[in-house]
This record gives sequence, structure tokens and C-alpha cells, in this order.
Amino acid sequence: MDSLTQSKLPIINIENLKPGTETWLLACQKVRHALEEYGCFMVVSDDVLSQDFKKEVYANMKTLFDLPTETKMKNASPKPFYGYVGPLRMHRPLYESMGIENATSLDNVERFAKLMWPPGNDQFSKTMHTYANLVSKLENLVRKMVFERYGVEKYHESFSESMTSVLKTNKYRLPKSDETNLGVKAHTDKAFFTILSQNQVNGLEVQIKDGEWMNVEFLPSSFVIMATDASMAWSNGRIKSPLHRVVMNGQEDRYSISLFSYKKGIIEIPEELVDEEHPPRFKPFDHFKFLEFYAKDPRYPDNRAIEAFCGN
Ligand SMILES: O=C(O)CCC(=O)C(=O)O
Ligand SMILES: [Fe+2]
Repeated sequence: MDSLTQSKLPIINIENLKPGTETWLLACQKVRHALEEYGCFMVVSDDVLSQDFKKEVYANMKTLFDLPTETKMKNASPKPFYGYVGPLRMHRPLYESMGIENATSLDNVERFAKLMWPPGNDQFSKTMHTYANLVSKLENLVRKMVFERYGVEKYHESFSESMTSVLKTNKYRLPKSDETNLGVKAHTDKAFFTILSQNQVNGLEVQIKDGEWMNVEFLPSSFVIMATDASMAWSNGRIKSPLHRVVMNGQEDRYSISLFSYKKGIIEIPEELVDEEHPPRFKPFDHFKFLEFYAKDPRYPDNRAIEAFCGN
């Protein structure tokens, strides 16, 4: 049941894509296919994430997680999973994470940096702000491709206007000999899309079929784009929200960054995606209320959460 498979995630080239061109149309087709089949895919782009810049991002992240726990705990937020999440000795000893809300605004990153390093940390702020903007642009591009491929591009602009995001930085330390090597247990994400990168240490596994886990080998300068419960519901069940987990088998600590995009307010299921063959599976739902619902009752780490919240 729990076997690991060697197949690879689809890799989609997004460099120099221009809407309306043949290559754009082909890429949109591949994106939709990958999201329906796997719920995720990889993009490789040295333009978006050069090796030098990636080194800088992950070096800054290490300085953040090296801060004392009391300092990291100052990053609190009323929004679930936005603030500091520390390791849990019994259930999740290896993992900690730190969210920077709306890191696409330099002011927000500077405010965060002042909290961590009074009176601030210019290098950290500039680097993470630049990173957040690069991945946020990528998220917007992918979302545009998805909307277009489903024939609902007319909703993309207004949808984008109410998007917001959190840059969630994650650290997984190496397990001691008597500890579990499970970094994060199997779950589906609750954002709209997740855009993931990592340092050089692999560990992400995605369930591609029932019981079959695939080890994701990140290529240099790559991101994994992952669909979520919210994008699955938006697509009236066409897009897959993949179960994934992190398992630490390497020799070094693993760092990763998840950009979680959220829509402020209600997510409507486009009427174009509902027909006789595809009866409506979900009611319109408030994205942040869904996140709160899940946080209060995390009984279902998988997509049963969205079914319970707004399933028909
Ligand atoms: O670290 C990773 O690769 C995955 C992180 C993750 O699953 C999450 O942030 O939801
Ligand atoms: Fe996740």
C-alpha cells in the first residue's frame, strides 16, 4: 500500500510564454492535464529562480530559523497557520514554520524583520520581498492558464484583484536516531494554489494513486505548483487536490517555502463548469472561513474537509 514509485511529476516549460501563441496554448493544455491527473506539476525557470538568488533566499531563511524560539514566537497571527508554528515533540518533532503575510509588500516584510531583528534586517527583507513577488507572479500566471484552459478567463482579472498570500517558510531538521522521519504528515492544502521551492534536500512525497507515493526530485531552479481543496472545489471537482507529506531521508536539514494564495471573500464555482455531466459538487464558499473551519476541526487533513464545509 505504502510503496514509493519512481515516476516523475510532469515538467512544464513556462519560459517566454506569450498569451495567444501556439506554445502558450500547448502549455495551458499541459497544465490542465497535470492538475487533473496529478494535482501538481513542476516548472523549471532559471529566469524566475537563478541558482545564486536561490542560495541567498535559503541562507536568509537559515538565519531566521536560527533565532531563539521566544523571538520566533513573536510572529503571531489570528489567521490559522500564518504565524510561527513550532515543533510538536510527540507528533511532529522535526517541523517548524514561519509565515510572512503579504510578503509582496516591502512594508510587510520589513515589519516582520523588525519583529525578528530589531531594528530590522534589510538584506532579509529585500531578498524575501523579491522572492515573494517572483512566486506570486508565477501563481498569477498559472491561475491565468488554468482559467483560460477551462474557458473562464473572463473571471481571472476580478479573481486576481481579491487575491492575497502568505509566504510560509518551513524547516525540517534531521531526525535523531530514535525519532520519526516524518516531517509533515499526509494532508491536502487549503490555499488556492501552493507554489513550493526547496533548498537542495528532497523529501516531498505526493500520492498519485491510492496508496502509491511518489518521491519528488526537485530540479535546480524548479518549483512545484500544487492544487488544493479550494481549487478542486472551484473546478467543480475536475482538478485534483493531492495528498502530500514530507519524509526526511537526507543528511541535511531541509528548508522549503510554500507560497499560499488565498481569495478574500467568496469563491464561486463558474457556471461554465457545471452541466448535466458535471452537477454542482460544491456551494460557493468563503475561502478564509473554510481555513478557519479546518483549523478548528482538523479531523480531516485531506479533502474531506472541503466536502464537509461546502459539499453538495
Ligand atoms: O515542505 C514541503 O515540501 C511541503 C510543505 C507543505 O506541504 C505545506 O506547506 O503545506
Ligand atoms: Fe502542504
